[in-house]
Amino acid sequence: MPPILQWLRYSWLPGLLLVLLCAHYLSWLDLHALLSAESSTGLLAIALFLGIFFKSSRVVFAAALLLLIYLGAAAADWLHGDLLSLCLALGAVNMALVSFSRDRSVVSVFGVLLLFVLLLQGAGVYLLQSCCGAPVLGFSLQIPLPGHRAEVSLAALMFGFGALLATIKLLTRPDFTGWGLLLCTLLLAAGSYFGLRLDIIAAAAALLLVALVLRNAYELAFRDELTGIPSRRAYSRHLLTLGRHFSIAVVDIDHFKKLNDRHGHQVGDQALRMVAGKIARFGGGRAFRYGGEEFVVVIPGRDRDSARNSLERMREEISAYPMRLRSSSRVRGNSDRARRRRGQGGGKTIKTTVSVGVASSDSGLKSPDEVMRAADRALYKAKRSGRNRVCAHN
Ligand SMILES: Nc1nc2c(ncn2[C@@H]2O[C@H](COP(=O)(O)OP(=O)(O)OP(=O)(O)O)[C@@H](O)[C@H]2O)c(=O)[nH]1
Repeated sequence: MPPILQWLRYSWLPGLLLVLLCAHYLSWLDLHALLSAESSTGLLAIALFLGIFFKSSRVVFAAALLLLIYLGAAAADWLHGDLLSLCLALGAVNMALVSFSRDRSVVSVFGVLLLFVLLLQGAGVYLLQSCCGAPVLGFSLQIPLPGHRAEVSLAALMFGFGALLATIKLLTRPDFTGWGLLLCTLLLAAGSYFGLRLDIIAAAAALLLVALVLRNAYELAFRDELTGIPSRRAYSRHLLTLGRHFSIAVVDIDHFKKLNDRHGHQVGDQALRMVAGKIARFGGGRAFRYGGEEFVVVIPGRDRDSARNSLERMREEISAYPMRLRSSSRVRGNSDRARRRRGQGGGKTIKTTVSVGVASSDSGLKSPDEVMRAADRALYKAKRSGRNRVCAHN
């Protein structure tokens, strides 16, 4: 997928929220009228529940953090002014820090630890407010700049730190939840500096968190974990969207069992990822992992011969690609089995080939199932005739 589309895939939801907030700021839309305190709390509670249900410790942490700030401000009315700014800034730093962690169940030592750290900070802020009050909250640094000295408050410093952390996270290991947490960080900053009402920040962040969980659940259901391309379930769904003219190709790695036996399962997995990557980049078609070492490509609106020519180029590209073996140090031991599992690595390269069977709806076949069965028969023809070739159903 081209980088710009990849970027859009990750950023449409944060973008939509940003547009809503801008529309509110320019008075084209009144978010205050749409939201009540109950709806913000309810949305945060839903995000929290979904996070627990789908085992996303990051979402649970973010929702619990916002609930703590929001309930603190709404119920007791003790969070306001400098203290509210500080809490929002602390929230932004926490949000950015937690985006570095992996998603785990909250019903685990890690999850309990996260929630404990959160409560500890809540208690810390409460104690700070009770015993030190304004001097600490109003703390600011004088930063010498050319020609003048700038005064930077504690909250601004923390926001800067949070934004820096979140940016590092996105540049080094970008992921969808990371994007969401970065936007939550920005929301907290916008809330603090532009004086947005807390229920708007809370509702927008909660909607974002709910969308993150649903999006992750969608990925779990429809994306193959090993190769990262859509799974067989996504293929069944995709068939429902097909028009009258389409081709289906079945792609199978040759002698995959031998490759596994000779180089180990990790190298087998590496080959699966390489082939999936090449097939996914195949122009004009959509690739799915059908199961094991078998992939399906659905090519809409193309006749059999044109599909076959493109598949031929894809097959050539795969067979010419030198795959560099990676050795894994995770599997220890010197037994034959350990060596096989570890893979032989060490900079060695191997090549692998695929056989392809393709059939098209033009050749009197109507349903996708019929076309798929014909493509499967063509694949067996390709295997019987010596592999590393594309055969079409007549
Ligand atoms: N590494 C790895 N191996 C897998 C995976 N899924 C299936 N396999 C292996 O794929 C192999 C498929 O072997 P076969 O169906 O005999 O096919 P083949 O060896 O490719 O032979 P031909 O298709 O006739 O060329 C089996 O050994 C499975 O264990 C996977 O996710 N990772």
